Amino acid sequence: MNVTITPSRVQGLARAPPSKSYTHRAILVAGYADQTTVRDALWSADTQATARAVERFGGTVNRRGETLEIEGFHDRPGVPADVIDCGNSGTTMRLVTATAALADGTSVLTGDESLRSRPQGPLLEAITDLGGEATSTRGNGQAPLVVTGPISGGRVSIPGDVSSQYITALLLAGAVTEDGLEIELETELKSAPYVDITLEVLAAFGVDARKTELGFAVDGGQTYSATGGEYAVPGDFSSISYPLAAGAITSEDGVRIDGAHPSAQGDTAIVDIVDRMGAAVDWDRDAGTIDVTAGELEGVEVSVEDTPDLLPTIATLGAVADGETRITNAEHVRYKETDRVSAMADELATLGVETTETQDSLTIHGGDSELTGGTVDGRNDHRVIMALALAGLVAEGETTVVGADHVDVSFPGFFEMLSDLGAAIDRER
Ligand SMILES: O=C(O)C1=C[C@@H](OP(=O)(O)O)[C@@H](O)[C@H](O)C1
Ligand SMILES: C=C(OP(=O)(O)O)C(=O)O
Repeated sequence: MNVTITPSRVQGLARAPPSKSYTHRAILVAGYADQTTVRDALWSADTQATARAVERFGGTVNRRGETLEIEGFHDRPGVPADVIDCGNSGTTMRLVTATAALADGTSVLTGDESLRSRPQGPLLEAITDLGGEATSTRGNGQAPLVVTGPISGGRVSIPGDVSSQYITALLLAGAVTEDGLEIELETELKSAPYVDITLEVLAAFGVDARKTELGFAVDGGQTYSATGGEYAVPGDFSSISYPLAAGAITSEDGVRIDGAHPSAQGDTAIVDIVDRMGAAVDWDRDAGTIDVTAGELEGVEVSVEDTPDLLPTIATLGAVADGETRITNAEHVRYKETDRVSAMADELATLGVETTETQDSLTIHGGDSELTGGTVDGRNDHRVIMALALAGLVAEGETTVVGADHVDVSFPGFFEMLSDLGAAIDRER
């Protein structure tokens, strides 16, 4: 699907979709538990991949709207009868690799072309160090992966600057090993708030895990069980960044986003970023609403060390803002569905925006007078697609985003939401 956007002013109410990160974790740990009702779950391409994996290990996931009824595989996952297809989802592949290491047999994991190019090596090495067998079929640290368990826990060291998902994966699985896990970080941790999300979900399922001087630890032999057998997923601040940015760049009459309750998500930082750039923003944390109206945006400097998924949104905001927007500590943003630093630099260039790229930063030389419509490639990457669609709201003429279907990875209703807010969008199948 290609989507063509023409300059529009947005206004009205948008609802935050449920959090992808919380939903992945809730589905997988419900697999370790007996019976769980997960409310307000995100049902997107990525979270469905995690649900399929739970079923491959012997659990069942039944959906009624936004409610999932999950029957677990009872602590030990069974050996899958078929390959686990993780689709486009890095979270699924990392979290499920560690689950596979608990099974008494061999699991095979694969994914789409993008996922098969992302780094898995450090997690494979960690599982091997713990006594399992974990290999990449091509010997390049990338999927397809072959994982044989069971591991019983122990001590392991792992880099923290490639993906925090390795740590999350080990913590979730470590709780049901015999001996538990002590994880030592070899380098400083990037994307750290995602491990905080993990600790929050573990606690909600009655599992204790902790930060240590050297990294993280979780005791073995624990049982996952949500209070009252129920767990509710909060709204997704990475997804909220899009209606928030749309309001900040175009809305005279204001956009209200609801479902924006505080949680451990680092991406809540987007509220402050938009505020610092000069939009009028008001976040009522008790009500879970954010109100935003456009202002004269000015460039800012932002580190995305903790918040890699915000880079595409900030890049578009920077393209519209006057002056320079410098996005720093961004190297790990190159290991996502695509290299998002280069993708945003190249695609914004097509819209007439000048950028400067280094290995770990992206500087956008902005000003909305610079933005002219054109045909841009969404790179089969949901966040690049959504960020480029925002640029289309202000670029002169028409902006066509090629391959826009991939929004279904995290935000299946994205274009309906923009259109409901008044954006002029034409979808060609
Ligand atoms: O654990 C998670 O839910 C995620 C962690 C982050 O990845 P990295 O830890 O690989 O940076 C983030 O980019 C991804 O979208 C979701
Ligand atoms: C990088 C992302 O997800 P994942 O790592 O799960 O593919 C994302 O949602 O932006």
